[in-house]
Amino acid sequence: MVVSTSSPASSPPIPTGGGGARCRPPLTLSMPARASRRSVSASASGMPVPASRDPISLPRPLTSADLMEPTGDGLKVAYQGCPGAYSEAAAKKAYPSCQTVPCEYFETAFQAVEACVADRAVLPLENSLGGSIHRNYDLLLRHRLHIVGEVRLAVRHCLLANRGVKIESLRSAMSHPQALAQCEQTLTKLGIEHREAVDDTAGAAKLIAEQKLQDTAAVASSLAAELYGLDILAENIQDDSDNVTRFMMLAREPIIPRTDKPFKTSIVFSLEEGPGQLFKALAVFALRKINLTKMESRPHKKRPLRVADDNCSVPLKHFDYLFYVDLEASMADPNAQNALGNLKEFATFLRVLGSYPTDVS
Ligand SMILES: O=C(O)C(=O)C[C@]1(C(=O)O)C=C[C@@H](O)C=C1
Repeated sequence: MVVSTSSPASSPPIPTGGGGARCRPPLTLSMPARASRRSVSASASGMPVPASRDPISLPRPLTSADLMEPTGDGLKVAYQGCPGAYSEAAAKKAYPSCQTVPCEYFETAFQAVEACVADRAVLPLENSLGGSIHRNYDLLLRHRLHIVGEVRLAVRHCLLANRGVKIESLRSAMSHPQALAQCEQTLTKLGIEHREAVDDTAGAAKLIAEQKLQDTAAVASSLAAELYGLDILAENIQDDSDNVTRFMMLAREPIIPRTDKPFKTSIVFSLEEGPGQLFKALAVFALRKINLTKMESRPHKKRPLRVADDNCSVPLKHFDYLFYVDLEASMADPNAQNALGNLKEFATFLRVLGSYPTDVS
């Protein structure tokens, strides 16, 4: 179901990312469970023909529970990494009874949802120590999925090595760059000098086990140690005990925003060059008492640079930036809609990436 997150009738709806990446529903002759109360028969064309529509067989009206983000029964959820990655743990926290789908790269997870190979993707956006995962901000714009939820995961890194390896014999630590950054001080204190960045933490554990490395340890989860048969030489090695990564849950269609629980709305916009433009943009929220919880600026890949000529007859050389902002507001709130309608009047580009429940856990 596509929901317009349009501002008041006075202006056209604000694009929500191209209406979502639709996919041809998989061909099937078995009707969805809810419709199975109607006995159907296949017509000559093979398409199901509804039986007589007696009251019992009519589909029951949708309830708000039907429109809630599902808990995950039978849901396929794509994540980047190998089994045992923190992204997998985040997917399980978001959709407890889902089937996780490991993907080689972040972009593969986006493509899996767009191609209907998976129903959702769960990808890291930022970490409390390492900051934003810029790759995923850029991918949000390049793809047309919608943020339908967020999940915050406490990340507890362990130092993993092959059976019998001692910390003293370690020369190198291998993991995802974010994980290495989160444990930099501890690794240095342990005398581990070298760092080897790989695509994910569990992938590092898997590689060390397969190659039976004796001088390299993985920074990964305790589950990865169990999955790949490694010893845990140290636990909670992150430099700050309060190490949280925020993941986003992505879907082909947006959810229906509500106001009966805390919601966030994530947007991305760009502005004309000039003094006060960003101040004006932030003012549309400040004047309506809408709190911003995050702001990230990224180079506008399509217009990365405007170059001035020697006599400076045009604006000086500078980069065009995209601004990603998280609002503490639901798109069901007219106040938030008015703010975005106001921003749309002078932003050169504006897209709502999603309006979704805040993870208050
Ligand atoms: O490599 C993993 O296990 C991941 O889930 C990736 C990732 C990340 O990209 O930040 C996720 C959580 C942690 O911050 C460390 C790594």
